[in-house]
Amino acid sequence: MKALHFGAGNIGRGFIGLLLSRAGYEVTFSDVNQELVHALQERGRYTVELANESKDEETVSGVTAIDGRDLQRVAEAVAETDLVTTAVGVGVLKHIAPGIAKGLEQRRQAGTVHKPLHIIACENAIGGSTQLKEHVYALLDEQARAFADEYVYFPNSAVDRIVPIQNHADPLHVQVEPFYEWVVDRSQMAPAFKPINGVVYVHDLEPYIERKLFTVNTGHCVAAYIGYVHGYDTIQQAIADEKVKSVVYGALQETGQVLVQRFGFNPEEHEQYIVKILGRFVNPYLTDEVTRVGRSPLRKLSPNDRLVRPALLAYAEGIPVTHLATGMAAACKFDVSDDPEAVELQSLIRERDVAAALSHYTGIEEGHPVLVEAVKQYHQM
Ligand SMILES: NC(=O)C1=CN([C@@H]2O[C@H](COP(=O)(O)OP(=O)(O)OC[C@H]3O[C@@H](n4cnc5c(N)ncnc54)[C@H](O)[C@@H]3O)[C@@H](O)[C@H]2O)C=CC1
Ligand SMILES: O=P(O)(O)OC[C@H]1O[C@](O)(CO)[C@@H](O)[C@@H]1O
Repeated sequence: MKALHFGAGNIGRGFIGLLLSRAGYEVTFSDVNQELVHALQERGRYTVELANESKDEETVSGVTAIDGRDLQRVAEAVAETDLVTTAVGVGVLKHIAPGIAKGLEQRRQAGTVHKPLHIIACENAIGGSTQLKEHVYALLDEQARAFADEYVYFPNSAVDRIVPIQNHADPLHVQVEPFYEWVVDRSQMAPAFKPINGVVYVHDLEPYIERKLFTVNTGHCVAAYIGYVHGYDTIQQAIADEKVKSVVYGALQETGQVLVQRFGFNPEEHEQYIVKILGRFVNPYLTDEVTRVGRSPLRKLSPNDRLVRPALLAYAEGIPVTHLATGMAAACKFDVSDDPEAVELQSLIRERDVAAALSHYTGIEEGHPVLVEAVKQYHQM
């Protein structure tokens, strides 16, 4: 069985590639980073280290890579593979769509390879695979769409593993937290699909993706933004400060009430889930920079993402949103010059003002109480 994975970065090597290889797939990575591509081609293997006391290490072998800029080569790989996965960033999905679309057309023309193909986006987003499907379908003609409707599946998934920026002499070596969770929507897959070991299959992904995104990712980004405001470099340092921790915990109480109401989770079990997540954030064997965890603030402030969606859901239910609003306010203080989204945000705040900028990116009207609270918090920071 062959798997083509887009994105040989931290999650690609440290999580998805590792699990697919363990499950017996021959993994080919597609990436635009030539250093990674050449190293994978030359060595065909890399090491994954767990962030625990014994630094357990596992070698992933039998892997290779292709140049993601080479459209023809990418299309051939799509035509030949049994499974496609991605971990490139949700904003990059549109850039990998042309190679996938061309590969699907080759599969159609080959006529014989009418076996189902699953394409799973492993990104931090609601409906990541559906978003990729839309980008791909926009490039297909009617015949190719009919073919894809019959033979190609885009199940959505939720992925959870903290993999920080890597600083090793070996560009392929990757250090990861021990915990991982990969949940895939079984109802969007071919009935005959052979399960991948280590993947959890569910028939309704919504509670899983929302619980993950609105707990792990909400908590993490609030820690990053508040930590940044307080001048901390890492998440570990930030959460050691009770002032930061209490905002993070408060935000997770707000999202927790939403999640318990929406999905009927047991409140005590959800509280345990929150405590477990907070424990993962402060793993002493990891160094996770606030600039990584807060990266791409415009994506994180977008209407369907980890701050705005739970805040609006909470507000609609009469649940207080002070801490989530504080997180949004702190996101507006995230002034990181090598993060293009932070640069854009700061420039709009300067050009107009924080209320106008927040309203623009969150989609919340300026007079809305959630936005008013966020602006108030911003001015108090
Ligand atoms: N790092 C983490 O802890 C987690 C990340 N995620 C999600 O996983 C995704 C990837 O994140 P990371 O691995 O941290 O980022 P990363 O930056 O380490 O990896 C992304 C890789 O995609 C490659 N790439 C960019 N454009 C490409 C293209 N057109 N074709 C092929 N490859 C391309 C980059 O060169 C890079 O190697 C994101 O959606 C992120 O939200 C999800 C859970 C945890
Ligand atoms: O910031 P992004 O790209 O959404 O992804 C990183 C996030 O995902 C996580 O790995 C959680 O699974 C956190 O480390 C971090 O908050």
